[in-house]
Amino acid sequence: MSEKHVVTMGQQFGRRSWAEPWKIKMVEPIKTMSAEERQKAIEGAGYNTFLLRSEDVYIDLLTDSGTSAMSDRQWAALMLGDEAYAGSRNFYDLEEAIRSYYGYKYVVPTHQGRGAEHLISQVAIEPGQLVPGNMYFTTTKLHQELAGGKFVDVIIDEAHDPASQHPFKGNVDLDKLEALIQRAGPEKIAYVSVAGTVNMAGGQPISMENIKAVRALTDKYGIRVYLDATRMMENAYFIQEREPGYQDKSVAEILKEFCSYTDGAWMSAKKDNLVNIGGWLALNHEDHFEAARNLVVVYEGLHTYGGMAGRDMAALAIGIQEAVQDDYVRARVGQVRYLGELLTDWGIPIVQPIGGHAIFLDARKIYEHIPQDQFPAQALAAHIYADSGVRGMERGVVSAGRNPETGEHNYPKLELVRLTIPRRVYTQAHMDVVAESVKAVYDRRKEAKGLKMVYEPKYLRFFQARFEPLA
Ligand SMILES: Cc1ncc(COP(=O)(O)O)c(C=O)c1O
Ligand SMILES: N[C@@H](Cc1ccc(O)cc1)C(=O)O
Repeated sequence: MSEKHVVTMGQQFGRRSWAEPWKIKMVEPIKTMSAEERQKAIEGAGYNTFLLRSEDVYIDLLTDSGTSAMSDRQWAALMLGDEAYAGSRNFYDLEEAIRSYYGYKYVVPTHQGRGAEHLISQVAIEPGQLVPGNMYFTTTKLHQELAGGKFVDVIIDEAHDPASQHPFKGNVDLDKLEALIQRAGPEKIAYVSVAGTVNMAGGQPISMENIKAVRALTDKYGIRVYLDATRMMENAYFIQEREPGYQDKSVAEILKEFCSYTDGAWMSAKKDNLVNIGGWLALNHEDHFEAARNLVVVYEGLHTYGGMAGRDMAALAIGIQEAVQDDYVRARVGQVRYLGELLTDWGIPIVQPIGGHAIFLDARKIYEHIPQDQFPAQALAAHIYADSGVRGMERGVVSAGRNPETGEHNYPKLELVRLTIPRRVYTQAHMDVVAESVKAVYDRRKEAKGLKMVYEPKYLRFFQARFEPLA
């Protein structure tokens, strides 16, 4: 195994482990609660982990979004915020960091990823157009729909199969994409929406070969490709690890090459860029840039802050540089893999291969006796919280929402619970505690019951829906 590869638990002899390339300078105490207190808390939250108070959570694996630990350099940079309304120095540093690491020409700052999704959808989608993509993401798809577009899934079939070991389950199926372009006509396609890694598929990467082919195909029809770069550094690490020809390239080189095959990107900087808040849109074409730079002043703030304070942009510019370091990404993906390998060794079904930001428990398999309209993943997330105070999130039928035309639930093939690892926050011992709790719940799986939904909001229902246990 090359040095670049993560050394796994299995190698007992002559093993050379990696460790996190940082040490801990400040800590935040967390508390444990009794089983009765946890049961009360999850009932009070309507069996929805989004509705728990964070002080009632022991190990918080709800999301890797905005939950990273910043470095001492980032904290120091907060003191150097230039809080000018217009032309903040920190914006120009941020613009420079995005240009040099991602390679795009123009930058529009936003308060977080959704702000950027809103702008790109409004400027690049005409009502009635289609937006093909490698699996939906909740907020991305909603913004595409609110702009009058229709998302069409063109990811490879393997992505919908939790057991498939395909190394690049985020790949676009080129046949599906070309058939759609020919059926609808190129002018009906707003752009191709590509995400690296693919969150809803389990944090699965897309290969360099695939993005090159997407570029070649879309060039043939004059269609643009926009990237959801939220976890693109983790995607670059998987390319380095798995794709022939990239073993000796740095994550930074791979990131830049990948982005060069796209026309622009939107970013939730709260993930890969190691900050607690922030986002951006970066574009290569002047027409969409000008339109987005104009729209940002309506929804986010002036085009040199877009909803972020100067200090936020300062921390973000440094986060970009820190997150693209090979040893950082290896430790990040390695910690996720450590947890996933423990669960796999214990026979617990999870999405394979283990992705970049999270472990996805296969609730459909674990609770095979609970039908999908009784929300098995929602129930599993609640049961894990009740067992140990570990908070994960449903990624199944509740997240998939309803079909806007028929009003029926969308029934996704993947019915999952996501245990998402915040960056630079938890230790290996925390991962052991998580794995043991999942195992305890798994061992009691046959007794588990489903849920019924008793409150359902209109948009992104998974955030606020409430449930009650079925008798
Ligand atoms: C893949 C992906 N894209 C976009 C977003 C939207 O970003 P934000 O939460 O910063 O609005 C998220 C998270 O919400 C995400 O995981
Ligand atoms: N993007 C964040 C926050 C979020 C969670 C779920 C969503 O469906 C939307 C946003 C995440 O993946 O954790």
